[in-house]
Amino acid sequence: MSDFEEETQRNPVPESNLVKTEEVIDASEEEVAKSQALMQAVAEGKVDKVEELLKGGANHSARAAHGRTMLHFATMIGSLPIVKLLLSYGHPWNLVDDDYMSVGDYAKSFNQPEIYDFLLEEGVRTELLMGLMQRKLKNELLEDESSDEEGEEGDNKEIKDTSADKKKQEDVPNAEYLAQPLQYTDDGDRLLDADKNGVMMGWELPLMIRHAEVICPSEGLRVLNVGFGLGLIDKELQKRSPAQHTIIEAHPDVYAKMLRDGWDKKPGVKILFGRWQDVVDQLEVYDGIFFDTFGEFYEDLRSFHEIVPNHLEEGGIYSYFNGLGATNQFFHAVYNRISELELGEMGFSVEYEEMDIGLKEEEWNGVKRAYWTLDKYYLPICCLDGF
Ligand SMILES: C[S@@+](CC[C@H](N)C(=O)[O-])C[C@H]1O[C@@H](n2cnc3c(N)ncnc32)[C@H](O)[C@@H]1O
Repeated sequence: MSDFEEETQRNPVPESNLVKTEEVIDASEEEVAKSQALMQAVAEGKVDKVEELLKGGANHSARAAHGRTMLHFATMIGSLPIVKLLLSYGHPWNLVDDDYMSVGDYAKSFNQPEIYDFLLEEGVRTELLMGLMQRKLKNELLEDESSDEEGEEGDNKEIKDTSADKKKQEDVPNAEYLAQPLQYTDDGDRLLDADKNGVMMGWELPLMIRHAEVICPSEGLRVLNVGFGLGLIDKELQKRSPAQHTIIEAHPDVYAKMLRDGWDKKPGVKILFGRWQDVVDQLEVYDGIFFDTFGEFYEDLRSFHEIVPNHLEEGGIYSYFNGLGATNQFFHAVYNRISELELGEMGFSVEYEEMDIGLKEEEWNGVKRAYWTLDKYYLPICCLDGF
């Protein structure tokens, strides 16, 4: 896992993203010379020379000043043929320079729209493929495990149960977060974890107000919210007098706070304490659903998307906190497209409503690391096709 996507981000993107580590080239002098010649040819835009050197096995993983990769250079000089060549020889699409700028960011700032679009499609294609392969592998492992278990039926039940519990624990992406004490600041404006990472911050109120309006446009509806945090969206939902208001929350400290504040006695409220993954069988059908957890990955969000159609009323609206890759504009764009495509395959039509954020740096004072650095928020509005 790279430095960036520890669980400190609200919605970390998968491991393959935000790679910043310098490649260590254990190379001979000749190989280094070839690699330098390649860097030179890329920077000068000499397509034929680049192709010849790549064919000859020149290493494309060297970096120049500011941690720029060859793909950054190809993008800066605006050579789509070289961009394509580097990618076809296995250059990763998602490396960042020392300022965390991706090649997509370079394409934007050097005004190369054609390259930007190409890189975006490449990122989407690669990540979709990787997701597919990871899921296939996971399913194969699960199948192997269950056939092993069938073979051992009855043997050492106690040992088997303990290892199954351990396995379940390992599968929980935010297990460490769920086991640590949390802290609400005195002004009630922040929820921090034990390392002072922001779990939920008051500056998100305008976003939560809009999410509440979107999933609960009128009074008397049935709504589901996954992840209580500061309760910002739940307070907004309550103002809209829902007939039924179910809240799922997994952290014991957050649950305790909910009880202290009397959320279990509010009109229409039903609290399901536990991870959403473990309470799915208690879910009903809702007119509006919102999802916003912490320390889970895109794959977890995707798994939630798979169950939404079973619990969304015809004509109902689903939305989620859209913090995918939210510390880099380009990765965010790639993940917005991926979500849109995958939700589309699951039968949803998706629209992103653009909102200005205008976040000041001071908002992050006292917080270990900002989980949001972008100017715009793209609020997803998802409806089941045909309604
Ligand atoms: C970012 S906060 C939600 C903020 C909320 N939208 C608000 O308006 O204040 C995320 C919440 O999700 C909870 N959470 C994390 N993983 C969860 C899971 N798997 N199931 C349910 N809740 C989870 C966290 O404990 C935390 O309270």
